[in-house]
Amino acid sequence: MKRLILLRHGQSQWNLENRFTGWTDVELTDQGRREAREAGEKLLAAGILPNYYFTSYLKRAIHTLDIAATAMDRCWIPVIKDWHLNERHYGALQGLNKAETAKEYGDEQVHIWRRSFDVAPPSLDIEDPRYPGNDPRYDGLAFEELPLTESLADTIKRVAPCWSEIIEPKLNLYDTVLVAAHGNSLRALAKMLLHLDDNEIVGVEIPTGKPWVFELDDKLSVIKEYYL
Ligand SMILES: O=C(O)[C@H](O)COP(=O)(O)O
Repeated sequence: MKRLILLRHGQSQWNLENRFTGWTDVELTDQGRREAREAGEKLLAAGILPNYYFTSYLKRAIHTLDIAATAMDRCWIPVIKDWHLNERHYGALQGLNKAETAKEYGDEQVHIWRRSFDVAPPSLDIEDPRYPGNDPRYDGLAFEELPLTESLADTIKRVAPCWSEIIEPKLNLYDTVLVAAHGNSLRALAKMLLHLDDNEIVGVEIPTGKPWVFELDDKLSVIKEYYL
């Protein structure tokens, strides 16, 4: 049996401040660091010990992985960092407070931006300092790959090849793989793994810092899934 663990990063500073984050690179809070440590401790206690790690290019996920790996005393495990596992790009909403945005545009509109399947938030302008092309970590990306905004459907489009070309091959070689990433990039993975339709994924919420364990058969079909 194979195991895949999906771990959403611990609470970030902008989770605490209730701000749209997306590709903004914000740090964990003390609570987020505690959640990450507890995630590692739970995996250790359950005897679910990863032998390959994946994470995004964003420090809230990278540091969650580091802290959880330290708690398991498994810092030596190989890790692949891949921008395809970044959070969904929240476009021009990035940095805005979610409650204030709801007051301005209405709860329904904000719910559509946050949870509809294929409606993207308002787009960034290419001149905007938040445009990912201004960030040296994305220097290797083609212009078409740099998002100005993303719906969940767009996020799935970029997560899907990362799953089939990078994560799946490692799962074929290693028993237990941990992916430390973000609410919406992990919802994209969960949709594929559980064969959820476009309406079903809308209701899936992934809590911060709680390992979501998928037991897989040799064909990488899900046998069972549970949170620790
Ligand atoms: O990017 C963000 O703001 C959060 O990590 C995910 O936000 P959401 O739950 O509003 O999609």
